[in-house]
Amino acid sequence: MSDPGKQAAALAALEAVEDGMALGLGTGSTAALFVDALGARVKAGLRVTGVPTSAATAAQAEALGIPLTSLEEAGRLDLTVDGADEIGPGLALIKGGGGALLREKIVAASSARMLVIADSSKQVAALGAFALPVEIVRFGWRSTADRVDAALAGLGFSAPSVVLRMRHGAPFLTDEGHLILDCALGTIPDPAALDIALNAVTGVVETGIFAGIAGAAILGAPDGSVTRLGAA
Ligand SMILES: O=C(CO)[C@H](O)[C@H](O)COP(=O)(O)O
Repeated sequence: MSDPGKQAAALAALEAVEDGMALGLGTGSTAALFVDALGARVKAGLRVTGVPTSAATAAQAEALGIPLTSLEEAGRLDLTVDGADEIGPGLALIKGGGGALLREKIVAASSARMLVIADSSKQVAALGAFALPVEIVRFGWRSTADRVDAALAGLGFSAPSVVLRMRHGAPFLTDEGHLILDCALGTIPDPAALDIALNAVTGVVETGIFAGIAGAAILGAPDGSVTRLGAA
């Protein structure tokens, strides 16, 4: 059975969807619950188009009959609904636990609004307990990892742990064919500054910090109640 908090948040997010909208469709277990619910609404006559943030979401949405398009075709999206690994003060996020952070950030940045859906355990007083995913190019990845490590040390993170993400005994590859470094940092005092600093490291493609992107969040509790943050 699915997590009641995730389910409640996903269902509540449907209220933000209007007929005719172009939607960014997130990735992960909570976003998948939203896509399921959206599919049922589309079956009942709702007209929307979706831009998926991963191959997995594209396959799910296609199977449900949700019309899909590209970001190029859609232009500016009305709303993106996506999950998060952590939700901190000011709706700063860590994303990328599922490895889709690059497409997720591009889609969210192309949307008039990003609505985050999550179970209430994802809300934190400060980001950083979840290891920060950083997407890097494959070429020379070890040297990039060393530069990321040095940049983190230079920013005052004591003994950061920078680990190449693996899956089934091989490096995890994103939908864009990149690698991911999971950076265990403890606490991130200034997420926006860290995002800028890491994006300046040669070989880094994008970080999982979403600062100033999400406009609202819906958090679902285990009892099925929801709390709204921001302009939800
Ligand atoms: O960023 C993500 C994928 O890249 C997901 O939104 C994040 O990992 C949360 O996933 P879940 O809803 O399964 O907890």
